[in-house]
Amino acid sequence: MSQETDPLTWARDYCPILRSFQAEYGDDEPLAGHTVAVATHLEAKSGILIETLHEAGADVLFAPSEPQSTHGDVVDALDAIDGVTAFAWEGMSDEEFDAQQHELLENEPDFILDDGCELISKAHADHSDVAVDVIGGGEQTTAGITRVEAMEEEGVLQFPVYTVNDTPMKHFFDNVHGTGESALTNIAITSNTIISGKDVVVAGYGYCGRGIARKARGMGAQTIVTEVDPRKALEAHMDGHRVMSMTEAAAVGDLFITTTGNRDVIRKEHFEAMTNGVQLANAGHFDVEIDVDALESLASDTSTPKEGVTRYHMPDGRDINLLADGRLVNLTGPYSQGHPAEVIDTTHSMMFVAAYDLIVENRDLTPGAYAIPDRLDREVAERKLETLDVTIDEMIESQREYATDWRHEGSSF
Ligand SMILES: NC(=O)c1ccc[n+]([C@@H]2O[C@H](COP(=O)([O-])OP(=O)(O)OC[C@H]3O[C@@H](n4cnc5c(N)ncnc54)[C@H](O)[C@@H]3O)[C@@H](O)[C@H]2O)c1
Repeated sequence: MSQETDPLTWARDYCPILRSFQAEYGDDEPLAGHTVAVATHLEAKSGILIETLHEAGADVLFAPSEPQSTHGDVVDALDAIDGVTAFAWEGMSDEEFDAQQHELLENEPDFILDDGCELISKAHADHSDVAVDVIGGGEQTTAGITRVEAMEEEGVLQFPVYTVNDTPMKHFFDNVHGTGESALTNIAITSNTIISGKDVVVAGYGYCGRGIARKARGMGAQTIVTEVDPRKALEAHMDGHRVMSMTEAAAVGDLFITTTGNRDVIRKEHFEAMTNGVQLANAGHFDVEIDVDALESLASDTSTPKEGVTRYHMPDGRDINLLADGRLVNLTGPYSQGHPAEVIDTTHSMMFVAAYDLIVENRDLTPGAYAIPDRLDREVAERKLETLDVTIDEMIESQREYATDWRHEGSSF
């Protein structure tokens, strides 16, 4: 006889860092009396973060950060927990997504963990009475941090926000390895075609693009990188990728993957230059990196040759295939499950320590965007190594002295 399975079981097994926080804080409940809002992609791994905040004593209100990536069984399992409330369901429209984020904010959270800065910006723009009492926040994406910093620059940010994306423990693992592996895996599964041997064009050579390009090459692709930053372009060149403008790449690529955080990276003039049968996927920001409106206006017709693939038929006979409607291919495609659990365990642990630190340890921070303190980044790294049973060296006394003593032997001071 088979037991009924909790939809969080598998993810829980692969999130040992979060489980270590649950074990440590489950009895003392240091977040008791606080209401933490979480906006994120609502699938099983996010459930473990929500569960951990709740185990540590917080009431949790949660909403999606992307309307299309919600898993209904996970939402139902979390919503059934006393003290955890869902503002989400599977298959929400963009309008319902917006309305539910507003409804969540009307329930007056005093901490916000965000993914894309939607909730933090709505709190400021439309719920200033709530924002004024918020203790702090954490933001986990590159694009979201840009928005938080813009709010800080304009002098409107009402509370301190830890910029979780900018920690080594986030961008070296989540962006490079998590996005790298999950984007390619989901493209391969959605299209059921091979990556090896293809001309793969990666737009943007930041953390995500670097991971995708390196892993695509490891799978046997011929990689091409497009960039707007000359240093990143040079880095891609030195790493052995071909670097060219999108105008040139459009004519030679088989598979295009955008990871820039910017809009209209692949647009009308590029679609016009593409060869028959190309595939386009976005692993960067929302659904704006590929100009889908322009693609639609160029096409004489569309069809759906496979679930998750929209085929745009051009009047000149070429077909252009768009995966996952140009939304995040690793999170919103029909087969997508987001990042591997072990990688999200690290990212969500950084979100958890951001909340714990601002609520419990560091209440005097003034409004602003702050890097996560190095001590917290190290703590999560140490816990991760412990779960892997990996030991590392510690500096001995003479090394510590040597590293900090600027009057080295022979110095005349
Ligand atoms: N799919 C996911 O699961 C996932 C995970 C993490 C981050 N992201 C998103 O991916 C995007 C990139 O994140 P990152 O950490 O790599 O950021 P990053 O800032 O490190 O890299 C972005 C790169 O894109 C380049 N760029 C900007 N405009 C460009 C253009 N028009 N053409 C070519 N290159 C351009 C920038 O110069 C930069 O090097 C962000 O929107 C982030 O929110 C997605």
